[in-house]
Amino acid sequence: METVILVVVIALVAIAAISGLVVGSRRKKALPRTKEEGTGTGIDTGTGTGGATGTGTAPPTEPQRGDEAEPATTEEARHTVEDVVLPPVAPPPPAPPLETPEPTAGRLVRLRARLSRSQSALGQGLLSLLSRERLDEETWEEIEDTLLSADVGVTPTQELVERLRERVRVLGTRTPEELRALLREELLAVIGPDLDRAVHTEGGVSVEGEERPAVVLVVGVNGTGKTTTTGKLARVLVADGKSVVLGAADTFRAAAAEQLGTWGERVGARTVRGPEGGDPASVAFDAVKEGIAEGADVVLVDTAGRLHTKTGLMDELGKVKRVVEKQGPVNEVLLVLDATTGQNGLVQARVFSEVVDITGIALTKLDGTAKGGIVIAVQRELGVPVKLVGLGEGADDLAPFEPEAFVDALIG
Ligand SMILES: Nc1nc2c(ncn2[C@@H]2O[C@H](COP(=O)(O)OP(=O)(O)OP(=O)(O)O)[C@@H](O)[C@H]2O)c(=O)[nH]1
Repeated sequence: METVILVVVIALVAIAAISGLVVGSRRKKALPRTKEEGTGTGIDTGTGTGGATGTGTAPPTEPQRGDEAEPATTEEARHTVEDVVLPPVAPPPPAPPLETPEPTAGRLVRLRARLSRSQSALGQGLLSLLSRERLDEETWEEIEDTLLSADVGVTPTQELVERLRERVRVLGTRTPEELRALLREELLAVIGPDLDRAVHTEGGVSVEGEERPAVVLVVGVNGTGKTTTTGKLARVLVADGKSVVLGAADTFRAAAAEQLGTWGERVGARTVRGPEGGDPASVAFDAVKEGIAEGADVVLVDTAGRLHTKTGLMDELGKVKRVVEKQGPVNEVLLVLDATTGQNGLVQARVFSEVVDITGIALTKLDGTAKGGIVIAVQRELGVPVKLVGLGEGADDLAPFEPEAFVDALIG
Protein backbone atom coordinates (compact mmCIF):
# COMPACT_ATOMS: atom_id res chain seq x y z
CA MET A 1 0.00 0.00 0.00
CA GLU A 2 2.83 2.35 0.96
CA THR A 3 4.45 1.63 -2.39
CA VAL A 4 1.25 2.50 -4.23
CA ILE A 5 0.97 5.81 -2.35
CA LEU A 6 4.64 6.62 -3.15
CA VAL A 7 4.14 5.94 -6.87
CA VAL A 8 1.03 8.16 -6.94
CA VAL A 9 2.91 11.04 -5.21
CA ILE A 10 5.84 10.78 -7.63
CA ALA A 11 3.44 10.75 -10.59
CA LEU A 12 1.64 13.88 -9.29
CA VAL A 13 4.95 15.76 -8.75
CA ALA A 14 6.11 14.86 -12.28
CA ILE A 15 2.81 16.06 -13.85
CA ALA A 16 3.02 19.32 -11.90
CA ALA A 17 6.63 19.91 -13.03
CA ILE A 18 5.88 19.22 -16.70
CA SER A 19 2.81 21.48 -16.79
CA GLY A 20 4.83 24.32 -15.13
CA LEU A 21 7.50 24.15 -17.84
CA VAL A 22 4.93 24.24 -20.63
CA VAL A 23 3.16 27.33 -19.22
CA GLY A 24 6.48 29.17 -18.75
CA SER A 25 7.58 28.59 -22.29
CA ARG A 26 4.17 29.66 -23.64
CA ARG A 27 4.41 32.96 -21.77
CA LYS A 28 7.79 33.71 -23.24
CA LYS A 29 6.59 33.01 -26.74
CA ALA A 30 3.48 35.13 -26.25
CA LEU A 31 5.45 38.46 -25.97
CA PRO A 32 6.84 38.74 -29.46
CA ARG A 33 3.65 37.38 -30.95
CA THR A 34 1.64 40.14 -29.33
CA LYS A 35 3.97 42.82 -30.73
CA GLU A 36 3.92 41.33 -34.18
CA GLU A 37 0.15 41.46 -34.16
CA GLY A 38 0.31 45.14 -33.29
CA THR A 39 2.83 46.22 -35.94
CA GLY A 40 1.65 44.16 -38.86
CA THR A 41 4.20 44.70 -41.62
CA GLY A 42 4.95 48.13 -40.26
CA ILE A 43 5.46 49.35 -43.85
CA ASP A 44 2.21 49.25 -45.74
CA THR A 45 0.01 51.51 -43.62
CA GLY A 46 2.42 53.39 -41.51
CA THR A 47 -0.27 53.59 -38.80
CA GLY A 48 0.30 50.44 -36.78
CA THR A 49 2.54 51.49 -33.98
CA GLY A 50 3.07 48.25 -32.21
CA GLY A 51 0.73 48.40 -29.24
CA ALA A 52 0.83 45.50 -26.77
CA THR A 53 -2.86 44.91 -27.15
CA GLY A 54 -2.62 44.20 -30.83
CA THR A 55 -5.33 46.75 -31.73
CA GLY A 56 -2.94 49.08 -33.39
CA THR A 57 -4.36 52.06 -31.44
CA ALA A 58 -2.65 51.77 -28.05
CA PRO A 59 0.56 53.78 -27.54
CA PRO A 60 3.81 51.86 -27.99
CA THR A 61 5.19 50.26 -24.87
CA GLU A 62 8.77 50.81 -23.87
CA PRO A 63 10.77 47.56 -24.11
CA GLN A 64 11.49 46.21 -20.66
CA ARG A 65 14.53 44.48 -19.28
CA GLY A 66 14.34 40.80 -20.05
CA ASP A 67 12.12 41.29 -23.10
CA GLU A 68 13.32 39.45 -26.13
CA ALA A 69 14.31 41.58 -29.07
CA GLU A 70 11.99 41.60 -32.05
CA PRO A 71 13.32 39.88 -35.10
CA ALA A 72 14.91 42.55 -37.33
CA THR A 73 12.83 41.70 -40.34
CA THR A 74 9.73 39.64 -40.68
CA GLU A 75 9.10 37.53 -43.70
CA GLU A 76 6.30 39.88 -44.74
CA ALA A 77 8.54 42.97 -44.57
CA ARG A 78 11.28 41.58 -46.78
CA HIS A 79 11.41 43.08 -50.30
CA THR A 80 12.30 41.15 -53.37
CA VAL A 81 14.32 42.53 -56.27
CA GLU A 82 11.09 42.78 -58.28
CA ASP A 83 9.46 44.95 -55.59
CA VAL A 84 12.13 47.65 -55.59
CA VAL A 85 11.43 50.41 -58.08
CA LEU A 86 14.68 52.20 -58.88
CA PRO A 87 14.56 55.94 -59.51
CA PRO A 88 15.23 56.83 -63.15
CA VAL A 89 18.96 57.37 -63.91
CA ALA A 90 19.66 61.09 -64.25
CA PRO A 91 21.00 61.97 -67.70
CA PRO A 92 24.64 63.25 -67.71
CA PRO A 93 24.91 67.04 -67.51
CA PRO A 94 25.09 68.60 -70.96
CA ALA A 95 28.63 69.46 -72.14
CA PRO A 96 29.33 73.17 -71.70
CA PRO A 97 29.06 75.08 -74.97
CA LEU A 98 32.36 75.57 -76.78
CA GLU A 99 33.87 79.00 -76.38
CA THR A 100 35.20 81.11 -79.22
CA PRO A 101 38.51 82.57 -78.12
CA GLU A 102 39.31 86.13 -79.07
CA PRO A 103 41.39 86.61 -82.22
CA THR A 104 45.10 86.82 -81.44
CA ALA A 105 46.01 89.69 -83.75
CA GLY A 106 46.27 92.91 -81.79
CA ARG A 107 45.81 91.30 -78.38
CA LEU A 108 48.80 93.16 -76.99
CA VAL A 109 47.32 96.45 -78.15
CA ARG A 110 44.06 95.55 -76.41
CA LEU A 111 45.94 94.66 -73.24
CA ARG A 112 48.40 97.57 -73.27
CA ALA A 113 46.66 99.26 -70.34
CA ARG A 114 47.78 96.28 -68.22
CA LEU A 115 51.36 97.42 -68.70
CA SER A 116 50.66 100.70 -66.98
CA ARG A 117 52.84 99.81 -63.98
CA SER A 118 55.81 99.13 -66.24
CA GLN A 119 54.94 102.20 -68.22
CA SER A 120 55.26 104.69 -65.40
CA ALA A 121 58.42 103.12 -64.02
CA LEU A 122 60.34 102.60 -67.22
CA GLY A 123 59.05 104.49 -70.24
CA GLN A 124 57.69 107.55 -68.50
CA GLY A 125 60.62 107.66 -66.07
CA LEU A 126 63.13 107.67 -68.92
CA LEU A 127 61.23 110.27 -70.92
CA SER A 128 61.06 112.69 -68.04
CA LEU A 129 64.78 112.30 -67.30
CA LEU A 130 65.75 112.79 -70.94
CA SER A 131 63.60 115.92 -71.09
CA ARG A 132 65.63 117.70 -68.44
CA GLU A 133 67.23 120.93 -69.56
CA ARG A 134 70.74 119.78 -68.76
CA LEU A 135 71.72 116.19 -69.29
CA ASP A 136 74.67 116.03 -66.91
CA GLU A 137 76.51 113.01 -65.56
CA GLU A 138 74.13 112.73 -62.65
CA THR A 139 71.11 112.57 -64.96
CA TRP A 140 72.71 109.83 -67.04
CA GLU A 141 73.33 107.90 -63.87
CA GLU A 142 69.68 108.27 -62.98
CA ILE A 143 68.73 107.01 -66.43
CA GLU A 144 70.99 104.02 -65.86
CA ASP A 145 69.43 103.34 -62.45
CA THR A 146 65.93 103.53 -63.93
CA LEU A 147 66.84 100.89 -66.49
CA LEU A 148 68.53 98.65 -63.92
CA SER A 149 65.66 98.84 -61.46
CA ALA A 150 63.26 97.85 -64.26
CA ASP A 151 65.27 94.61 -64.63
CA VAL A 152 66.75 95.48 -68.03
CA GLY A 153 70.03 93.88 -66.96
CA VAL A 154 73.54 95.34 -66.72
CA THR A 155 74.91 94.85 -70.22
CA PRO A 156 71.79 95.91 -72.13
CA THR A 157 71.52 98.95 -69.81
CA GLN A 158 75.08 100.05 -70.55
CA GLU A 159 74.53 99.60 -74.27
CA LEU A 160 71.28 101.52 -74.19
CA VAL A 161 72.71 104.43 -72.20
CA GLU A 162 75.71 104.58 -74.52
CA ARG A 163 73.47 104.78 -77.59
CA LEU A 164 71.16 107.38 -76.06
CA ARG A 165 74.08 109.60 -75.00
CA GLU A 166 75.55 109.48 -78.45
CA ARG A 167 72.31 110.28 -80.22
CA VAL A 168 71.30 113.08 -77.85
CA ARG A 169 74.72 114.67 -78.36
CA VAL A 170 74.38 114.52 -82.15
CA LEU A 171 70.80 115.77 -81.98
CA GLY A 172 71.68 118.92 -80.05
CA THR A 173 68.51 120.64 -78.92
CA ARG A 174 65.70 118.21 -78.31
CA THR A 175 61.96 118.55 -78.55
CA PRO A 176 59.76 116.13 -76.53
CA GLU A 177 58.63 114.47 -79.79
CA GLU A 178 62.21 113.92 -80.89
CA LEU A 179 63.11 112.44 -77.54
CA ARG A 180 60.15 110.14 -77.60
CA ALA A 181 61.01 108.92 -81.11
CA LEU A 182 64.64 108.43 -80.11
CA LEU A 183 63.79 106.45 -77.02
CA ARG A 184 61.29 104.34 -78.96
CA GLU A 185 63.91 103.46 -81.59
CA GLU A 186 66.58 102.56 -79.08
CA LEU A 187 64.28 100.45 -76.90
CA LEU A 188 63.06 98.64 -79.99
CA ALA A 189 66.62 98.01 -81.13
CA VAL A 190 67.58 96.47 -77.79
CA ILE A 191 64.43 94.29 -77.73
CA GLY A 192 65.12 93.04 -81.24
CA PRO A 193 62.31 93.80 -83.67
CA ASP A 194 63.49 91.20 -86.17
CA LEU A 195 63.64 88.12 -83.97
CA ASP A 196 61.43 85.20 -85.01
CA ARG A 197 58.63 85.30 -82.44
CA ALA A 198 56.24 82.84 -84.03
CA VAL A 199 55.35 79.80 -81.92
CA HIS A 200 56.31 76.97 -84.27
CA THR A 201 53.21 74.96 -84.96
CA GLU A 202 53.91 73.46 -88.35
CA GLY A 203 53.65 69.70 -88.20
CA GLY A 204 55.54 67.24 -90.33
CA VAL A 205 55.74 63.56 -91.12
CA SER A 206 56.21 60.96 -88.38
CA VAL A 207 58.90 58.27 -88.46
CA GLU A 208 56.22 55.87 -89.76
CA GLY A 209 55.48 58.26 -92.61
CA GLU A 210 52.19 59.54 -91.15
CA GLU A 211 51.19 63.20 -90.96
CA ARG A 212 52.15 64.35 -87.52
CA PRO A 213 51.19 67.38 -85.49
CA ALA A 214 53.62 70.00 -84.27
CA VAL A 215 54.72 69.31 -80.70
CA VAL A 216 55.16 72.11 -78.19
CA LEU A 217 56.66 71.33 -74.77
CA VAL A 218 55.83 73.81 -72.03
CA VAL A 219 58.40 73.84 -69.23
CA GLY A 220 59.10 75.95 -66.15
CA VAL A 221 59.09 76.12 -62.38
CA ASN A 222 55.89 75.57 -60.30
CA GLY A 223 53.64 78.56 -59.97
CA THR A 224 55.03 80.53 -62.90
CA GLY A 225 51.72 80.01 -64.71
CA LYS A 226 52.75 77.02 -66.82
CA THR A 227 49.46 75.13 -66.83
CA THR A 228 47.47 78.33 -67.26
CA THR A 229 49.72 79.39 -70.13
CA THR A 230 49.35 75.97 -71.80
CA GLY A 231 45.55 76.35 -71.58
CA LYS A 232 45.67 79.92 -72.86
CA LEU A 233 47.99 78.91 -75.68
CA ALA A 234 45.50 76.24 -76.73
CA ARG A 235 42.97 79.05 -77.07
CA VAL A 236 45.43 81.16 -79.08
CA LEU A 237 45.91 78.25 -81.48
CA VAL A 238 42.20 77.44 -81.71
CA ALA A 239 41.52 81.13 -82.38
CA ASP A 240 44.00 80.85 -85.26
CA GLY A 241 42.07 77.89 -86.68
CA LYS A 242 44.25 75.02 -85.41
CA SER A 243 43.10 71.79 -83.78
CA VAL A 244 44.85 70.95 -80.54
CA VAL A 245 45.50 67.94 -78.27
CA LEU A 246 46.72 68.61 -74.75
CA GLY A 247 49.11 66.33 -72.84
CA ALA A 248 48.92 66.57 -69.04
CA ALA A 249 52.44 65.35 -68.31
CA ASP A 250 52.40 67.09 -64.92
CA THR A 251 51.56 63.82 -63.19
CA PHE A 252 52.89 65.02 -59.84
CA ARG A 253 50.03 67.40 -59.23
CA ALA A 254 46.63 65.77 -59.83
CA ALA A 255 44.96 69.17 -59.94
CA ALA A 256 47.16 70.22 -62.86
CA ALA A 257 45.63 67.54 -65.13
CA GLU A 258 42.14 68.56 -63.99
CA GLN A 259 42.97 72.20 -64.64
CA LEU A 260 44.31 71.46 -68.11
CA GLY A 261 41.32 69.23 -68.91
CA THR A 262 38.99 72.13 -68.12
CA TRP A 263 40.94 74.49 -70.38
CA GLY A 264 40.75 71.92 -73.16
CA GLU A 265 37.01 71.26 -72.78
CA ARG A 266 36.27 74.94 -73.17
CA VAL A 267 37.67 74.95 -76.70
CA GLY A 268 37.02 71.33 -77.68
CA ALA A 269 40.59 70.07 -77.25
CA ARG A 270 41.08 66.54 -75.90
CA THR A 271 43.39 66.16 -72.90
CA VAL A 272 45.52 63.01 -72.57
CA ARG A 273 46.26 62.16 -68.94
CA GLY A 274 48.08 59.48 -67.02
CA PRO A 275 47.72 58.06 -63.53
CA GLU A 276 48.74 60.35 -60.71
CA GLY A 277 52.45 59.91 -60.09
CA GLY A 278 52.80 58.06 -63.40
CA ASP A 279 55.59 58.49 -65.90
CA PRO A 280 55.37 61.97 -67.47
CA ALA A 281 57.32 60.79 -70.53
CA SER A 282 54.72 58.12 -71.26
CA VAL A 283 51.85 60.66 -71.01
CA ALA A 284 53.73 62.96 -73.40
CA PHE A 285 54.29 60.02 -75.77
CA ASP A 286 50.58 59.05 -75.63
CA ALA A 287 49.52 62.64 -76.24
CA VAL A 288 51.58 62.79 -79.44
CA LYS A 289 50.18 59.39 -80.46
CA GLU A 290 46.66 60.69 -79.89
CA GLY A 291 47.50 63.85 -81.85
CA ILE A 292 48.63 61.72 -84.79
CA ALA A 293 45.51 59.51 -84.54
CA GLU A 294 43.19 62.53 -84.43
CA GLY A 295 45.04 64.34 -87.20
CA ALA A 296 45.48 67.32 -84.86
CA ASP A 297 47.59 70.30 -85.88
CA VAL A 298 49.35 70.81 -82.56
CA VAL A 299 50.06 68.82 -79.38
CA LEU A 300 50.78 70.96 -76.33
CA VAL A 301 52.49 69.11 -73.50
CA ASP A 302 52.35 70.62 -70.01
CA THR A 303 55.22 69.26 -67.93
CA ALA A 304 55.61 69.13 -64.16
CA GLY A 305 56.89 72.32 -62.59
CA ARG A 306 60.08 71.17 -60.97
CA LEU A 307 62.46 72.95 -58.73
CA HIS A 308 65.47 73.33 -60.93
CA THR A 309 67.73 72.38 -58.03
CA LYS A 310 66.49 68.76 -58.11
CA THR A 311 68.81 67.25 -60.64
CA GLY A 312 66.95 63.93 -60.95
CA LEU A 313 63.70 65.63 -61.75
CA MET A 314 65.35 67.87 -64.32
CA ASP A 315 66.84 64.77 -65.94
CA GLU A 316 63.29 63.52 -66.24
CA LEU A 317 62.39 66.58 -68.27
CA GLY A 318 65.18 65.69 -70.65
CA LYS A 319 63.66 62.20 -70.83
CA VAL A 320 60.20 63.58 -71.71
CA LYS A 321 61.76 65.35 -74.66
CA ARG A 322 63.76 62.32 -75.80
CA VAL A 323 60.71 60.02 -75.60
CA VAL A 324 58.53 62.43 -77.56
CA GLU A 325 61.28 62.67 -80.18
CA LYS A 326 60.86 58.96 -80.91
CA GLN A 327 57.79 60.01 -82.88
CA GLY A 328 59.35 63.05 -84.50
CA PRO A 329 60.95 66.34 -83.52
CA VAL A 330 59.75 68.67 -80.81
CA ASN A 331 58.97 71.88 -82.67
CA GLU A 332 59.00 74.29 -79.79
CA VAL A 333 60.15 74.28 -76.17
CA LEU A 334 58.50 77.18 -74.39
CA LEU A 335 59.94 78.24 -71.06
CA VAL A 336 57.36 79.91 -68.85
CA LEU A 337 58.84 82.59 -66.60
CA ASP A 338 57.10 84.76 -64.04
CA ALA A 339 58.02 88.38 -64.78
CA THR A 340 57.61 89.33 -61.14
CA THR A 341 60.47 87.10 -59.97
CA GLY A 342 63.22 89.23 -61.54
CA GLN A 343 66.73 87.83 -61.18
CA ASN A 344 65.39 84.55 -59.82
CA GLY A 345 63.61 84.04 -63.12
CA LEU A 346 66.91 84.49 -64.92
CA VAL A 347 68.55 81.81 -62.79
CA GLN A 348 65.71 79.41 -63.63
CA ALA A 349 66.05 80.27 -67.31
CA ARG A 350 69.73 79.39 -67.25
CA VAL A 351 69.20 76.01 -65.59
CA PHE A 352 66.33 74.98 -67.86
CA SER A 353 68.31 75.93 -70.93
CA GLU A 354 71.01 73.47 -69.85
CA VAL A 355 68.52 70.60 -69.82
CA VAL A 356 66.40 71.30 -72.89
CA ASP A 357 66.92 73.59 -75.85
CA ILE A 358 64.58 76.45 -75.11
CA THR A 359 63.23 77.97 -78.31
CA GLY A 360 60.91 80.59 -76.90
CA ILE A 361 59.87 82.34 -73.71
CA ALA A 362 56.39 82.94 -72.37
CA LEU A 363 56.66 85.75 -69.84
CA THR A 364 53.70 85.72 -67.49
CA LYS A 365 52.30 88.21 -64.98
CA LEU A 366 53.71 91.25 -66.78
CA ASP A 367 50.54 92.96 -65.58
CA GLY A 368 51.75 92.65 -62.01
CA THR A 369 55.18 94.24 -62.22
CA ALA A 370 56.81 97.59 -62.75
CA LYS A 371 59.77 95.77 -64.26
CA GLY A 372 58.96 95.43 -67.94
CA GLY A 373 62.70 95.44 -68.67
CA ILE A 374 62.79 91.71 -67.85
CA VAL A 375 61.78 91.14 -71.48
CA ILE A 376 65.16 92.50 -72.56
CA ALA A 377 67.18 90.76 -69.84
CA VAL A 378 65.75 87.29 -70.36
CA GLN A 379 66.23 87.40 -74.11
CA ARG A 380 69.85 88.34 -73.57
CA GLU A 381 70.31 85.65 -70.97
CA LEU A 382 69.01 82.83 -73.16
CA GLY A 383 69.53 84.22 -76.62
CA VAL A 384 65.94 83.24 -77.45
CA PRO A 385 63.00 85.56 -78.02
CA VAL A 386 60.02 86.29 -75.81
CA LYS A 387 57.14 84.92 -77.89
CA LEU A 388 54.19 85.29 -75.58
CA VAL A 389 53.32 87.56 -72.70
CA GLY A 390 50.75 86.97 -69.97
CA LEU A 391 48.89 90.12 -69.00
CA GLY A 392 46.21 88.85 -66.65
CA GLU A 393 44.28 85.88 -65.36
CA GLY A 394 41.56 86.03 -68.01
CA ALA A 395 41.32 83.19 -70.55
CA ASP A 396 42.41 85.44 -73.44
CA ASP A 397 44.99 87.46 -71.54
CA LEU A 398 47.94 85.79 -73.27
CA ALA A 399 49.24 87.80 -76.19
CA PRO A 400 51.75 87.12 -78.93
CA PHE A 401 54.64 89.47 -78.14
CA GLU A 402 54.91 92.38 -80.54
CA PRO A 403 57.93 94.62 -79.83
CA GLU A 404 56.41 97.78 -81.34
CA ALA A 405 53.16 97.50 -79.37
CA PHE A 406 55.16 96.72 -76.23
CA VAL A 407 57.47 99.74 -76.55
CA ASP A 408 54.53 102.01 -77.41
CA ALA A 409 52.78 100.83 -74.27
CA LEU A 410 55.92 101.48 -72.23
CA ILE A 411 56.50 105.04 -73.31
CA GLY A 412 52.80 105.89 -73.53
N1 LIG B 1 48.08 88.26 -63.07
C1 LIG B 1 48.42 87.17 -63.78
N2 LIG B 1 48.31 85.96 -63.23
C2 LIG B 1 48.67 84.89 -63.97
C3 LIG B 1 49.18 85.02 -65.28
N3 LIG B 1 49.48 83.76 -65.74
C4 LIG B 1 49.16 82.89 -64.75
N4 LIG B 1 48.67 83.56 -63.68
C5 LIG B 1 48.22 82.99 -62.42
O1 LIG B 1 49.28 82.31 -61.77
C6 LIG B 1 48.78 81.28 -60.93
C7 LIG B 1 49.58 79.99 -61.12
O2 LIG B 1 49.29 79.48 -62.39
P1 LIG B 1 49.43 77.91 -62.74
O3 LIG B 1 49.19 77.82 -64.20
O4 LIG B 1 48.63 77.07 -61.85
O5 LIG B 1 50.96 77.68 -62.41
P2 LIG B 1 51.87 76.43 -62.78
O6 LIG B 1 53.18 76.98 -63.18
O7 LIG B 1 51.21 75.53 -63.74
O8 LIG B 1 52.01 75.75 -61.40
P3 LIG B 1 52.13 74.19 -61.12
O9 LIG B 1 50.97 73.56 -61.83
O10 LIG B 1 52.04 74.14 -59.63
O11 LIG B 1 53.42 73.75 -61.69
C8 LIG B 1 47.31 81.15 -61.28
O12 LIG B 1 46.56 81.80 -60.29
C9 LIG B 1 47.18 81.90 -62.59
O13 LIG B 1 45.91 82.45 -62.81
C10 LIG B 1 49.31 86.34 -65.82
O14 LIG B 1 49.78 86.58 -66.93
N5 LIG B 1 48.92 87.38 -65.02
